Amino acid sequence: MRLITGKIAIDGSMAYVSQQPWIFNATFKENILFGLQFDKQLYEKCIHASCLQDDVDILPNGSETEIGERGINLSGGQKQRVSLARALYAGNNIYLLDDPLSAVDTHVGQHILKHYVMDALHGKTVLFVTHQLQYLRGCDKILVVQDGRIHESGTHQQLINYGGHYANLIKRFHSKEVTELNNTIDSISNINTAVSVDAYATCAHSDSSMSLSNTSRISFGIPHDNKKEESGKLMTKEEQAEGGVKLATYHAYIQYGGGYLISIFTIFTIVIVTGCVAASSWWLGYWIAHTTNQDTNSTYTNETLTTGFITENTDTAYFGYAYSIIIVIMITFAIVKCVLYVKITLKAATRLHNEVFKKVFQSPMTFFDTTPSGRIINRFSKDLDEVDVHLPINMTQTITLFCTILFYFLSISLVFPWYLLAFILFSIVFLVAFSYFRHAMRDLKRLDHISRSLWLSHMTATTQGVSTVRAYGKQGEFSKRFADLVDCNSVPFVLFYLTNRWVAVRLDVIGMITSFIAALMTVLTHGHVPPSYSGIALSYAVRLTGALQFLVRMIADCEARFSSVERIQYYIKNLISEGPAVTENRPPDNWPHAGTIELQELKMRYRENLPLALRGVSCKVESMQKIGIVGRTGAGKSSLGACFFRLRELNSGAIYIDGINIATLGLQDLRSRLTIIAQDPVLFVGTVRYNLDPFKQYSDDEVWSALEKCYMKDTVRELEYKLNAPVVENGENFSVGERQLLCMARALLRKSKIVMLDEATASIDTATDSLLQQTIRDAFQDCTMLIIAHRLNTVLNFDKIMVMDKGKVVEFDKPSILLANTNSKFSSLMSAAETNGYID
Ligand SMILES: Nc1ncnc2c1ncn2[C@@H]1O[C@H](COP(=O)(O)OP(=O)(O)OP(=O)(O)O)[C@@H](O)[C@H]1O
Repeated sequence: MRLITGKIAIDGSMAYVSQQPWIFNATFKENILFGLQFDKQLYEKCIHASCLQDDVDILPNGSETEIGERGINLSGGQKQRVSLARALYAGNNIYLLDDPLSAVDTHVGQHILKHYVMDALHGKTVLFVTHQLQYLRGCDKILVVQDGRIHESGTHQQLINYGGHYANLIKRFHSKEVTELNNTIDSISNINTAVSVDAYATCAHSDSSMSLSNTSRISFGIPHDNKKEESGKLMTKEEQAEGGVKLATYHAYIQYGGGYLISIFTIFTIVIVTGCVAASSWWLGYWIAHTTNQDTNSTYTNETLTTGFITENTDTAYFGYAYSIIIVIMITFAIVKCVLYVKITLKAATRLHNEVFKKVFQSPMTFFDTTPSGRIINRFSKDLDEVDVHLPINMTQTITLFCTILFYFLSISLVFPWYLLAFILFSIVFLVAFSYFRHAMRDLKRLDHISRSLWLSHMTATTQGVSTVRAYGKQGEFSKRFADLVDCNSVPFVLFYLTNRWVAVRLDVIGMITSFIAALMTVLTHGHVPPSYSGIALSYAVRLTGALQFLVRMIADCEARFSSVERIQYYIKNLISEGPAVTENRPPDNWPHAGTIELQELKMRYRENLPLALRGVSCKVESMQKIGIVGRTGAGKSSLGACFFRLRELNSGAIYIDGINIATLGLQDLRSRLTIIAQDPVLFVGTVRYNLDPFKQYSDDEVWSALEKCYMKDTVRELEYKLNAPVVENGENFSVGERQLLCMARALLRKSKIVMLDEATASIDTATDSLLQQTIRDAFQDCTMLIIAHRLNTVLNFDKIMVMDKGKVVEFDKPSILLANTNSKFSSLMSAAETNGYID
């Protein structure tokens, strides 16, 4: 950011942990080293301080595991901690940590605070931005920022004594916590006498229907049942076809263009047009020859020939009409050709685009995990550009040139029949040359496509993480890598054109020989062939020189460009789609009417050979219950959400919603009836309104009301274009918290019976969060809600708490019952929160 006024003085090097962690496609270790030399001791220290050891242990290849773009195969908390470890490894003096603990549970938060902030960063300057007030007490100085200004500053105690905004926040926060906790504890004492019976009953129930181990016992064993993903590689190798472009590719292109009939007819029109051009020249020659005959009545010797005027010819009208007819036919067919040609090539390109677009959009998440974005962008940019723009031009030139050359040869052969012999001979030479270099052209084009994906991926990743790259001063390294990748891509590109020139020179020589032969024949047949015919043959022969070499290059070029069709076709044919959008088993219109959920032994792994992320999750949720899902980061909470929407298909088990197994439904039916707010708030390029109501189903009043309930009304009202205010890519013109609020408003508008919030308020300040909790209770009163949360205070007064650990539900009960059991995992999470000062 550029300062408008003022100055910032920095004495020391900076390390930056952004609010939304930036992870790039490299190994886990490389993401932490960020270009620095590996130092085992330091690396281990960083892993420990960032509480990553457990996570490294379960990665398929430990630290060498490949992490996908945007950290796709890491949980939200893991990504944040990798970002923290990277900052620590950099060993700088000033640390800017932007809300780094919003996605981690209290245990991990406590660990990071103690080992990372207090120990590892001891003696360094740390700017710690947070909404979590519990972390502030240990800070040397607290700055309260409001409306872009520092409103208050001082130590925790000074600010409390001052009694300003900070003191209010702390007071409100704590009194709320205490009330919530007291309510919960009250309810514990109320049921005190019944606890053992109730808890026992719940456990017994759990044993039979939820397969929970024991509500108070936690099994931390690392799963042994799975092989590790081979060598931790994630990204698949980009496919590269070998040999000539298959006939099936041409066949598919013709089919996409409308079929053989129309394609053949279009080629026929091209033949007619080129034929007419040749015929018009011939007719002119014939006309001249006829005029000359009339005038001279002699042989075709130069000595006796006197040139007559065409206009003086007695048959002018006859020649003129015939000539006009040829021209009219030519123009008519040229128009038909243009219309048909544009139509079929456009149709082919459009259909190829639509098909590949549909296929990519219907691909399961696994495809996006293992395919770099650059590869997909490449398909939709360069490959489609080839098919849209270059291929049609190239093909029409090739076909036209082919016909022209054929007519040239015919014309020359009619004048000099011996030329036919030369034609056969040259055809052989051209064919040999063609077959020799077309392989190179085609394969170079394929290499060009593949190497382009690399720099496209690099560029996409760098733009996403540009703030991190700049903060660490890595611009030079990233620019160099970009230049290397572009160089790598330029090699096949340059070679492609050099090959073209190479062949052009050789074919030019052959072409010149043919011109020479035609010239020789003109001289040898002197006096036997009308000079006009000789002239035409000679001029054709000269033009043939350039045309022939151009044709051969064009054919090879055309084939090379067809490799783009081949690549698009590969996606169309080989990408596996998710389940169908709609199946025969359609749910009733009002489904889910009650919102009951039953999970039966859910097991899910992200990919073959990876450990199970869910290892037998079972539970029952009644209608309109509010369930808080908590657990260590990486426990499988978001994975559970992904299964609800069938973003990941289950390996075994079933999810029933209002008695319907969701695996039997179409994805459209399923996803349109549920609502999720994902961990990373997603906004699309467009307007605020478009992001809230993309299908224009709600009135402005309804949209404003949703915004009001989410405390975004004032923010949007202050924007110049209000609801029509632009939203840029990723919603970057809104803060992360505002993005979360907008997503919440979107969820409110949808009025689904089942709503899932995945740490949907993690980046929102405590004051707004507590107001939002009220909104959640009021606005979603009739809904069944599953709320993943790390701030335990937000789930304390829910109907039930589900504690997850290592892909299992280890506890599932009322908060009061879980808290009553001092050995429960939830109690331990609560006491960690209390120790952090979370709950006084
Ligand atoms: N796309 C993926 N491919 C492979 N493994 C994945 C993928 N997404 C998540 N995982 C792994 O699955 C496990 C569970 O991840 P999940 O995102 O469900 O955790 P979580 O409980 O939501 O954590 P957090 O609180 O940090 O968001 C983690 O070990 C994570 O590394």
